[in-house]
Amino acid sequence: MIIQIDNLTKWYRKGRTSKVPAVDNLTLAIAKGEVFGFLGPNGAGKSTVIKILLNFIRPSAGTAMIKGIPVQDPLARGSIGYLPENPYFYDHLTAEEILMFGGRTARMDRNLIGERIDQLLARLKLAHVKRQRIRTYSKGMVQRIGLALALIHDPEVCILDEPMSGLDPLGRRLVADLILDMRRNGRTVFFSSHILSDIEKLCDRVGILNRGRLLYCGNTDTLQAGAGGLEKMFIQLVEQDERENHGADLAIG
Ligand SMILES: Nc1ncnc2c1ncn2[C@@H]1O[C@H](COP(=O)(O)OP(=O)(O)OP(=O)(O)O)[C@@H](O)[C@H]1O
Repeated sequence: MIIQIDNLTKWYRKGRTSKVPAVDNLTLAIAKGEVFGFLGPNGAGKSTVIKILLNFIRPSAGTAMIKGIPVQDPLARGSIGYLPENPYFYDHLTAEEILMFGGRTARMDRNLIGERIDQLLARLKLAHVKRQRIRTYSKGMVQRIGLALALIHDPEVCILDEPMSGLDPLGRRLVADLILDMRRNGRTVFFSSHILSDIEKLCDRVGILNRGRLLYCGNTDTLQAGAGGLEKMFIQLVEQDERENHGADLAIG
C-alpha cells in the first residue's frame, strides 16, 4: 500500500483540563494508482490526518507510512505533492518564481522545471499571468497556483486538501481533469472535499470520517448503484453516528 495509516489517534487540548480526539483510532490503506476521496463534516479530522501525513504535526498514537516509510522520515516526503487547504504565497513573487522555487526545492533541473511550469500553467489556464505578481491574482487563481506547485515535481502521491475550494465550475473542471490525468499516469491521489459530486465523478474509493472515526470506506461504484448516491449515504451515516454515539440530533437535509 502506498499510504498506510494504522490506529492513528490525535488528541488536541480543549481548555486546560480536557482533551478531544480529532482523529480516533483511524486505520486506512490507499493503493498505488488510486484516487481516494476523504469526506467528513467540518471538524471531522480530515486536515489533521493530512497534516500528520505531511509530518506537520505528530500523532498521539498510531503510525502513518508513505511507500512503507514512516512519515517522520524526511525520505517519505520526496514522493509527495501537497496542496494545503488555504495556500498562501509571498504576494510580490510571480507564479514562475514560486514554481521555480518549488522545482528547485525538489532538486529538479532548471530546464525541466521551465518546461513543467509552461505545461502546468497552460493546463490550469494561467499561462497569461506567469510573470505577474501573486498579489494581482484572484482567490481561484491562487488556488490553481497552489495546485501547480503541488504537482511541479510530478509526485507519485498527491495529497490535496480541498483542491476545488474557491474555484468556479470551469476551474473545478480543470482540476478534475488534472486528477484524472494523474490517475492515468499511475499516480495516487488522496484528496479531501465537500463537493460530493466531484468525489463521485473522480474517486475509486471514498472514506467518510466523523469526529475522527471512519464511518465508511469503500468503492464509489457500489454507492452509485445504491439509492440516492453519495450525498444521501453521507448524510445518513453522519446523522446516525451523531444520534447513536454522541446523543446529538443534527436534523440535516
Ligand atoms: N491546533 C488545534 N488545536 C486544537 N484543536 C484543533 C486544532 N486543529 C484542529 N482542531 C480541532 O480538531 C478537530 C478536527 O479539525 P480538522 O481541521 O482536522 O477538521 P476538518 O475535517 O479538516 O474540517 P474542515 O472540513 O472544516 O476543514 C476539530 O474539532 C478542530 O476544532
